[in-house]
Amino acid sequence: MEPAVRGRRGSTELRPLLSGERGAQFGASASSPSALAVAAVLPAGGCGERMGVATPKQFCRVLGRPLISHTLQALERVCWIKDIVVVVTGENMETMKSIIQKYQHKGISLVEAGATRHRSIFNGLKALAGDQAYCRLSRPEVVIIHDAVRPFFEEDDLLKVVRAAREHGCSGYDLEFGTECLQLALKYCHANAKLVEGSPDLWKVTYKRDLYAAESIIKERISQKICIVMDMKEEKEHAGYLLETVLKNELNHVKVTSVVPCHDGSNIQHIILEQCYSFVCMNVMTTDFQNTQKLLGMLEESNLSVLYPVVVVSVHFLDFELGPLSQKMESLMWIRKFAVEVKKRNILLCGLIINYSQDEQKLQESLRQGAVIIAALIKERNSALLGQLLVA
Ligand SMILES: Nc1ccn([C@@H]2O[C@H](COP(=O)(O)OP(=O)(O)OP(=O)(O)O)[C@@H](O)[C@H]2O)c(=O)n1
Ligand SMILES: O=P(O)(O)OC[C@@H](O)[C@@H](O)[C@@H](O)CO
Repeated sequence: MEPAVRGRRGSTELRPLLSGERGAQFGASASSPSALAVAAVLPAGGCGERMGVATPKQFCRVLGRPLISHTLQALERVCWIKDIVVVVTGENMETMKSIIQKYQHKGISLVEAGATRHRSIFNGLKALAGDQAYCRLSRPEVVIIHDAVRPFFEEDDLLKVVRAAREHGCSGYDLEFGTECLQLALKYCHANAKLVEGSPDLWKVTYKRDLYAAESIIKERISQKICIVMDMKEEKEHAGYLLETVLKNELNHVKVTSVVPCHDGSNIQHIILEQCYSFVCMNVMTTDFQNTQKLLGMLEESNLSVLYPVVVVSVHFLDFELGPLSQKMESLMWIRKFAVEVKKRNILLCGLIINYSQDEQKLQESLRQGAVIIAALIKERNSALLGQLLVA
């Protein structure tokens, strides 16, 4: 086993393996396994033969980010896991270090993989055994082994496993339906075991189709909230509120909220902190991007788009009967330039023109079309559409 690398909690700095600081205090949250020292080992040293692509599946991109980073993100939410050991091949050690740095994962130790999954896990366990001269990870009481290619799980799944590890003995049923991992532990570790029913979300990425499924699940999860940033010049009952109503009808399972930015933008920052990844920016009877640019500035300052692409739709309400649209296109085309700039920060900017007609029927139809377009842009997060001006 190679000397591992560990990132301190609260810093992205990588340094030789040193003592753990992740989730230092147990028993702090009501749901934590009280007073138990828990660590996790993530085997990530496979080559993903069944996936049939050159990149090992744990490094394949899901919504622009390596799969293993999604798994780490899910694991990091569990504050009572003290140490996380990721097991990777020597060849992929640098790739893994750069993933940790880029996506700001904290408290991760890296250990070199073995030729089989079991050997990789064994290497991870040795790093946690507390008897290696160079290793100062403290010895945990319970170790969770979690495949790096299972990005979907809840804290509750892990809690059940940890509690079972502490409380239960072994049964015939467990042996019958256990995995080979379990059998190995029983054979060599003189430990008792319990099979815990997992949720269907615990599936493993094995084939290429699983990557598409994982991406769809994540897209759906991050599209559950939409924030409409109102045009401050706008009066009540105007376009923004009409669009909000239509969007709510169109996306009845999605939480649509609207906000008029306050002078210091703190209310928008609050929404950003709540991890809303979809914004609709209102611009009534104007082709300038002042409001949209303010929002983009705030998004760029935040770290929101590090983990997921953020969609911003700049909506321009224009009365098509007040002069031809072609005259307004020149200033609207600036969206292309802005979109290219913010793409570097993983923000997908698109434009949408809605016919702000005096004719109630035409207006309603345009609003409905607009809502359908917004819903599709948010759901798909397709970077091919960035900088496009769509007309409802
Ligand atoms: N020598 C190995 C082999 C596998 N694994 C890890 O064990 C997990 C589950 O194994 P599996 O799905 O079989 O992964 P691969 O071995 O990569 O896939 P394949 O069998 O298709 O080659 C994966 O996170 C994989 O990276 C590991 O750490 N070390
Ligand atoms: O090779 P398969 O894809 O069937 O299974 C891999 C499993 O060994 C692995 O995922 C463990 O979680 C099971 O204990």
